[in-house]
Amino acid sequence: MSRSLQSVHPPLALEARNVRVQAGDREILHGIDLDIPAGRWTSIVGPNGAGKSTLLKAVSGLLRHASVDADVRLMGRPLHGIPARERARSMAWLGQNETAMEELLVHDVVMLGRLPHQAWLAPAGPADFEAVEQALHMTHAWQWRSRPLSQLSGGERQRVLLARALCVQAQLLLMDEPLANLDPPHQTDWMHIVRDLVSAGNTVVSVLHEVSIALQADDMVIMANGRVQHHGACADPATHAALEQVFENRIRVLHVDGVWVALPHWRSRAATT
Ligand SMILES: Nc1ncnc2c1ncn2[C@@H]1O[C@H](COP(=O)(O)OP(=O)(O)OP(=O)(O)O)[C@@H](O)[C@H]1O
Repeated sequence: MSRSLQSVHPPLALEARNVRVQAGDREILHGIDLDIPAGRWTSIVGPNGAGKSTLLKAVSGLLRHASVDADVRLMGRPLHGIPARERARSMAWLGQNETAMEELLVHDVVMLGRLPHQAWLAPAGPADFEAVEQALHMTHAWQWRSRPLSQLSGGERQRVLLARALCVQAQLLLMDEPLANLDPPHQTDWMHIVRDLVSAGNTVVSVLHEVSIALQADDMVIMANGRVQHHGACADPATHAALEQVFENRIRVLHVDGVWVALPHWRSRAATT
């Protein structure tokens, strides 16, 4: 492919065609096409129940308890043809409400992110310990390394799970509500981490409820009712219009202090009552 064509069509980290998800007799996703460009941060937003988490799980092959019909390619290769360990090294996942690791120590939880790098039953090596330490420092969680996960607060725990995803050192990171329970300084830290990852050539996809933070991404996917309503650059006025519309004009996208933010549009209702 020529250089000019490559710049028009950047390589895709993830391509999904006709993603349909059915749970019982209900179709949750109605044939979604999604192209995620490599080396960029894409945020996925939309109202509760729009299908954001389902889409992220469906394209990563992690969806259980539902039937998935999708043609997904990871870095140009059919997802189902990639061996499980290689897939786990290429694609890191940070999900919601993981409860299976409560009694593990923080260091051991983060070390789980290194499993795809280790030979079967082989002990962790120096590179694994180094990756764990680096990830725990990046999320400011190193001081809890000897505590069980169950003893941490919601935000502390989230930073440990982020460290686990980071220490996979995958090209593609998929994160479902990564800011859950994080206070504003650690939300900012998370954005810095994402920007550093993207600058290093990685791809980040994050489902976010914090619309102002989602607007700091490169691209935004806006979902409603099991469909993608809009996919565009975060700085594009068409994206802002679609965002306001999907949230029933109850938010306004404004340019404040050099960045785009979304604020609740509550005065209009107060004015009519
Ligand atoms: N296993 C399931 N069985 C039946 N319905 C399901 C199942 N999983 C999800 N749903 C439904 O599918 C819809 C999409 O759910 P999903 O969790 O993907 O939404 P979301 O956009 O991530 O929502 P939120 O913003 O509230 O986290 C919801 O209406 C949900 O109730």
